[in-house]
Amino acid sequence: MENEKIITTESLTKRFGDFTAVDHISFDVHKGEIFGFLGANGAGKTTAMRMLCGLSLPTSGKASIAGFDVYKQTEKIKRSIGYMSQKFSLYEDLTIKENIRFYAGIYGKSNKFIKEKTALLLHQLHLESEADKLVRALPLGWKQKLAFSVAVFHEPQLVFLDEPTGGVDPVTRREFWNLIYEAAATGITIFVTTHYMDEAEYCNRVSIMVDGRIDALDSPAELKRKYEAASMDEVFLQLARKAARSAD
Ligand SMILES: Nc1ncnc2c1ncn2[C@@H]1O[C@H](COP(=O)(O)OP(=O)(O)OP(=O)(O)O)[C@@H](O)[C@H]1O
Repeated sequence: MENEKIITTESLTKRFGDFTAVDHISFDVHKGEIFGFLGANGAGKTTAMRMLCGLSLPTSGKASIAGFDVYKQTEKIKRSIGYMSQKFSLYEDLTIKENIRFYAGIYGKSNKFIKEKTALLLHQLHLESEADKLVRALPLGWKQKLAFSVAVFHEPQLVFLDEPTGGVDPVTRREFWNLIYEAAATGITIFVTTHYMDEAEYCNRVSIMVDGRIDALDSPAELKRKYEAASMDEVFLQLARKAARSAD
């Protein structure tokens, strides 16, 4: 169902002392959508995402992820999602195959499932001959692709990607996005933060956070029309210019 909601938030807020990092955000994400979550440094993206993943309790407001409540059902949320952070969580001292097995094991997948899916994944990533090499030997772009594949290995309904493509060239980023499209085509919802505006163009819808609030949310085409901008870069700059929070 195109309009089935997998994330809903209502006035979701997180304060640290008297500082409001996330300020009453309300939005929905639909099942199967590629949803871009943008904002300048310090806008509150990571804080918001940590609440949605069940890693941090909100101060106030409501949110439901895959039908589960972010206050009371955090363990169920964690089992329904995949997560890839900026410092992707692969073990450098384990081989590629060992990393896959380790993460799949956490989600309680059967040996048969793990074996068959590992073979498929290694084939898709063209990593068959590298399977027994340590992850540390892989170039950054390959680590990112592997980390993404591991994050969706257990076939979650939804995957959160926090700046998944930092530090690699545009061609490698484009290859990474092919993996995102493939996952989305199987019905997995993608929630992605990025600082790259070409990537914002690849999303179905994009929200832009400014100083803890969501200032804009629409498809890239509609945002460009509304802000009379030629690119998402221009839309972003128009909004980010208003930010009172400094980058660091
Ligand atoms: N545990 C914390 N205690 C106090 N302040 C915090 C804490 N975590 C985040 N903040 C503050 O909340 C604000 C939002 O931070 P957050 O990391 O969510 O932003 P972001 O949009 O993800 O930025 P970036 O793109 O740099 O990762 C920042 O001003 C940050 O300093």
